Amino acid sequence: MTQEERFSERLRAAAEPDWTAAVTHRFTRELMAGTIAPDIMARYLVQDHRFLDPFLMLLGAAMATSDRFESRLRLARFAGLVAGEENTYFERAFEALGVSPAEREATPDTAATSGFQAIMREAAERRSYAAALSVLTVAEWLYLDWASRAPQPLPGDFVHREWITLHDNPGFRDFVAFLRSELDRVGPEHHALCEDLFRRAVALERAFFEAAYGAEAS
Ligand SMILES: Cc1ncc(C[n+]2csc(CCO)c2C)c(N)n1
Repeated sequence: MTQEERFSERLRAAAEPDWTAAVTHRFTRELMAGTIAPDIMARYLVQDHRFLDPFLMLLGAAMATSDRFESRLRLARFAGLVAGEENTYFERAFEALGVSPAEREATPDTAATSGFQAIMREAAERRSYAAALSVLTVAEWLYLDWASRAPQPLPGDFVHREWITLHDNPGFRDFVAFLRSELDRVGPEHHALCEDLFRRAVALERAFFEAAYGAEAS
């Protein structure tokens, strides 16, 4: 099978033009250049922190519905990583950006955040490994795609640099390769379901970046 024939790649291609618009979005370009305005970065991270709880729910659903013990172990190890390392990044970044807990609480969800939470819940509630994988793969692979485009040297500010290296490191790369190979393996039998979830998740990723700049994409 060529790269182009892979099920995951066919889903990615079907999600254009949103995929390319997301991975080349102004947010990712300014982040990688280290020029992003602090209030934009803060707005993005306040919303993104709300991603974590439903994301763990979705990871748990994938763990529960996987047909293989080896896959379950791999998903479980990743869940441990997410619950640890990334959480301290958010705490340190909020502190550095001067975002108080009160300010975070007073900020409502954007439409993109609510949409993302809803699709993660939807995919989790289907009790289908293929469904859970479709949304998980978008959330991880799309982030690896933009982060792996970062030119060297990376920005000096840890708020920017660590948000890039969290999404482009050997462990994360391996995990994305694993998710894609799982989706290639179990997805084709549920093609329509996977394509629907995958495309909607990519559109939401694009809207999520837009929302950081105040434009609420529908
Ligand atoms: C809107 C949005 N989409 C995807 C990610 C990427 N992501 C979400 S949870 C997780 C696991 C640990 O990093 C990763 C990579 C994000 N942060 N925000």
